[in-house]
Amino acid sequence: MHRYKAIKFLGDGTYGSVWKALNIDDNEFVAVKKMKQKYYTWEECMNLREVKSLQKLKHPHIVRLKEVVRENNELFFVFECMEFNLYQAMKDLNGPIPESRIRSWCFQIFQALDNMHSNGYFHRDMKPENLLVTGDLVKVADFGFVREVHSEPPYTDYVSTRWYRAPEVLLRSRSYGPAIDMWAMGAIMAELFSLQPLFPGESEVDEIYKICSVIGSPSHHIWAEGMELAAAMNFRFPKFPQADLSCLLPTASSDAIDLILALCSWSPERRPSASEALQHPLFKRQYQSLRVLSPQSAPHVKTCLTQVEQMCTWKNVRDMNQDHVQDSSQELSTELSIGCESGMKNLKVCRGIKGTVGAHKGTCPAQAQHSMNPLVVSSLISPEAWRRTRSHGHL
Ligand SMILES: Nc1ncnc2c1ncn2[C@@H]1O[C@H](COP(=O)(O)OP(=O)(O)OP(=O)(O)O)[C@@H](O)[C@H]1O
Repeated sequence: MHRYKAIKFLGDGTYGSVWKALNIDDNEFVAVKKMKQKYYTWEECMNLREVKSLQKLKHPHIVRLKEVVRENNELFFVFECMEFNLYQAMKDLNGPIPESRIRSWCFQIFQALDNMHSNGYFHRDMKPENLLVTGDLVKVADFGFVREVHSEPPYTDYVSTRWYRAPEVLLRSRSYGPAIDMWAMGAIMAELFSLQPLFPGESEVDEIYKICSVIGSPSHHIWAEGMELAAAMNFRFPKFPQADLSCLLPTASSDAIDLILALCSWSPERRPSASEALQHPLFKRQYQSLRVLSPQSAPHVKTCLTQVEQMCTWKNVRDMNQDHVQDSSQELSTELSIGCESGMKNLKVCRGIKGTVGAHKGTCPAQAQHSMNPLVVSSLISPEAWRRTRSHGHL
């Protein structure tokens, strides 16, 4: 670790303390997390979930693990350094955060979650402190609680910070999944609008009380499994009607409120997945703004490629009306080619729609890399697509 010079203390967590440091070899700032526990073998370090998941999860909106160092039985994670976390961003504000900023942040976080969940991991500790910001960029951090989607339940460990803890975790479900990250995102989104936690429970029972007072008490009809979990604990839900979220979040648009309510559904089955959330009408403008990007400039090309990769994982691409696929096949395949050249991994879905992808793979002319077709971008994301996914999908 002699290459790193500690500059500033950034934060303390359950497993380690984080310092901003300067790499004196290349003059680059990094964030060094020194783990509290001692590690006596390298194998032990490589087996940590945080290491295993971060080695696999490489995404523009997931904080990058640059190096793992074990020195004198102490373990250090060297991460790219971000400026601050979303909790600090909210704390230092006087007025509300503009919806356009919240939309952009959430859009990026859902992309990270979509990548994480489709790679077989879920985070389990989504909270504003673990969402790091630099300029307009947001990245998900702290993979200390991460778990594999297909790992064997029962999950008996105590996860996530209470205010963002999903009802199934509060009610001791032993087989929860990625939907707990989506619940947390509903609570985080609401907090970004009101600058105060949506469910600030002072204990686990109070947490459920606070949830009931906002989204209304559950019933067998909306969450049979939850009623059984509660009965098994001899727990009775307090009786509350659903509150008017537009009064609690006066600066939020009806689209934002609609998505928050969907994310904060009692039943994990009713919550949209990350890829479904990305199709919500709230984000329509995110795709439209893509059209005006000038991909000639390197950072923007990178953004476009992320978007292309995203488009190819959309479930609703499969549901798209066949005529539309025909009409836009040229543009779609051009965009997919850009993805191919960037080493895109999620081509399976797209290959299913059109044979054109294979044909274009690697043969895309250089100038095509700069064409993001507005028609395809805007028509793929539409309120109709969202409604269709919701009605044919999980609901
Ligand atoms: N890459 C980074 N860049 C800048 N700040 C960071 C970075 N990683 C972590 N931090 C800061 O350090 C704090 C603690 O880090 P982190 O949450 O990873 O530690 P932890 O021990 O895993 O915490 P927890 O108790 O939440 O599990 C974070 O809240 C964040 O503000």
